[in-house]
Amino acid sequence: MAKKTIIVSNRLPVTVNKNADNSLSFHPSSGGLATGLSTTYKQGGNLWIGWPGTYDHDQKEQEHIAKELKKDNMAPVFLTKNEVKKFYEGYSNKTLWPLFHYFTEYATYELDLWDAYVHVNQLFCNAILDHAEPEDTIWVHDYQLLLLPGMLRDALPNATIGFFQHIPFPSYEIFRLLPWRKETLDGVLGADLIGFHTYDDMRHFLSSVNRLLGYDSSLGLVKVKNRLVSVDAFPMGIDYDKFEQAADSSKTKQKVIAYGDLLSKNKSILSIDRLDYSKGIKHRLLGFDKFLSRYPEYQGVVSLILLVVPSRDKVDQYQHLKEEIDTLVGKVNGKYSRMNWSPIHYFYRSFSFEGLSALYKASDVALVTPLRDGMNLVCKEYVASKTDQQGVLILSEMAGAAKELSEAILINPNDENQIVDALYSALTMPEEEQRSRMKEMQKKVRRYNVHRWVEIFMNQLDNIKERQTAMNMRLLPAKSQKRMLEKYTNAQNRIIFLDYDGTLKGFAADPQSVSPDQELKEIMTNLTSDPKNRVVIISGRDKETLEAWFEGFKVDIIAEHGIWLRRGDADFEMIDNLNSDWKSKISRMLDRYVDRTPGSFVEEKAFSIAWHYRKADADFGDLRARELVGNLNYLVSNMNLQVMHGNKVVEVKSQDVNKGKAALKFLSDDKYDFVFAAGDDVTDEDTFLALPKKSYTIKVGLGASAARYNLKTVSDVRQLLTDFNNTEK
Ligand SMILES: O=P(O)(O)OC[C@H]1O[C@H](O[C@H]2O[C@H](CO)[C@@H](O)[C@H](O)[C@H]2O)[C@H](O)[C@@H](O)[C@@H]1O
Ligand SMILES: O=c1ccn([C@@H]2O[C@H](COP(=O)(O)OP(=O)(O)O)[C@@H](O)[C@H]2O)c(=O)[nH]1
Ligand SMILES: [Mg+2]
Repeated sequence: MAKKTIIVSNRLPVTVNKNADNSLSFHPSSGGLATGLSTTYKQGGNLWIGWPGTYDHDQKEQEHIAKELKKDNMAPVFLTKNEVKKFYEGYSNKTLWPLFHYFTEYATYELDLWDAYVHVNQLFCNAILDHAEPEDTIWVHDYQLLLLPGMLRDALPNATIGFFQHIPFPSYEIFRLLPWRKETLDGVLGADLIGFHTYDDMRHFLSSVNRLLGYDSSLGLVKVKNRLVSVDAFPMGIDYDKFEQAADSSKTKQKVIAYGDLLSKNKSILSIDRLDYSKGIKHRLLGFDKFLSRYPEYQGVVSLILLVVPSRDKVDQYQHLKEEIDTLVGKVNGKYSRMNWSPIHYFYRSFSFEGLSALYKASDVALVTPLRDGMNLVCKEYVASKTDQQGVLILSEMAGAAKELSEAILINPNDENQIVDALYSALTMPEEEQRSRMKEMQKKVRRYNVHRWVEIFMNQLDNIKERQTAMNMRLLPAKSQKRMLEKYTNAQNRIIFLDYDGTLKGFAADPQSVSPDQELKEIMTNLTSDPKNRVVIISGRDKETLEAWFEGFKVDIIAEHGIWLRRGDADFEMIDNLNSDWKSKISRMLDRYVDRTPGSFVEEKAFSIAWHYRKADADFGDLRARELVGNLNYLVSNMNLQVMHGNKVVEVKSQDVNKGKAALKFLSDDKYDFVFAAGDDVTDEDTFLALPKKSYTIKVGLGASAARYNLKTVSDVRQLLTDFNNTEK
């Protein structure tokens, strides 16, 4: 079967309606996601999986709906009334929607809503598994399905999964309020590529990932349990040609004529949104009220066409908002109406496509004032419909679209005076200026249309898959491992260098808490009891800790990144004559950073000194570490010292010492026919580089290295050492 793309979103682009006589009818859905993607998905046998917008259908109805949808390459996920209540109205729209739009006071946190959310995400997962082939691409959309990528990853570990969030991703300070914040991030990170509308959403997401899960990122790439995940911004576009062509079509012209006086006699200001508190509809009405009172000459001349599309009307806040808007419209109309003129023409319903096109085409100003909006497609549709380039867009800075449409009159919707001033500027703007602004905006909206958006997202998804493959190619292949084990078996005199933290043992917040566990002790006992093995622990830790932890084991030790060497039971000796006079100067600077960075601490060793920040706030720690490295490099410039920035640690030590030099000392003690080294950090690269080419060197974790092979995790290393131990003696 050919490779297909499966689009998954909560709402299908078609909504089913159960009529009074129990018959079923099918209508296009409203909302940016459905309208934006509906024209592109049909190409090439793709499939769209989602909820058809109703509930509690019997078997016969379900079959009928599924059959009808199939004709248009869609497949339904059916929900019960209770699931719709708890998953859709509940967790999606009473918890996530308000929280992600910064309406924290509206957000509720209820365990049974969360449970329903997990359950319905699983229903979506099951539905996808019924349709997906291994080579398919699965593209999951939006906040209703944040857990789905993770569930899919568990079921299909090698699948190609994209995720796009259409609403804002809030700053960490807001996101951390969510009781299920970690599970949520883990869910999203199941995807290979994670897209947002804007750079701000992207950086907020990465910051939460770093602070809550401890994964760093570089250039939008995050290593999640050694799988590379890409996070990027993709501002969504519209089907430009569709709106442009419709604007000059005869159907639209007929509509304009049908709307008659509404559009032709007066100046008109257009307002279109779903009923939603995030859209700033109240602010808009108050602003318009003030405008009419400050500029009375516009009374009788300009009207606001207020189109509010019903949405989520079972959710309390939406019901209240509807009442508030009704009241406000009544107030303004009551205050200013004349026998032959109304200030506001209010429609609470959805319009046909031609109806919308006529409103876009014929209105003089579009007033788009969301308090928060992921993107806002209405403003782009307005721009595309202005084929005569006459018309002015007033746009809130809080809409994702404001990042692209800088030629609009940009306003802060919380500033009523700005709305008033913007309306006045728009209504008095010279035609030439209208044209030049509109032209610039059209250029952008035409170019970054929805097709281009899909194309760029899909290219980036291919891209990250290729990078993952390239990274995985560095992993020790089964064939090479087999050969290594044969070499091991046949060897008579082996030397095995093992780094400790990140290689034999995982990281923990308290570095002193990670002494060898039972499994590691057994591995070490077996490894060291083979008389053909010389096992060397080669670590940055101080010699006292290593000595205590490996007491009773027949191991050699290289401590403090190569300063101290211990052969068997002998005492530690220093690799060269080193001095430590420099330490007090460095230590003063590190102490200052401890004071300025809560959670960080200094570890002082005999000939090196380290500043650790694994317990500090992750972002802040990184920031301070970069600053510290800069200052230290300046300080040590003529001191024969080196500054190393490792994993959550900045360390200063003598330039003459490194793990590689120390390893070579041990290597020259004897003739070895099997040389092995494993390590995870920058300091282990010195070992890999120093050892002879034929050695088996292993970097733990993915990423570039001088080592011959990579292994993904500490447990992979332990498995390999166990395999060594299990070879025939
Ligand atoms: O499905 P509903 O609950 O009826 O809501 C309709 C859709 O609203 C949201 O749209 C968003 O997506 C737009 C396109 O990316 C964007 O311009 C806008 O800012 C967003 O609010 C929601 O994200 C969809 O999931 C809903 O289906
Ligand atoms: O009667 C209407 C009014 C609007 N829309 C469409 O609803 C979408 C609204 O998307 P937007 O991104 O502006 O906001 P959202 O509702 O997705 O938050 C736009 O494509 C409009 O064309 C619609 O289908 N019917
Ligand atoms: Mg290490």
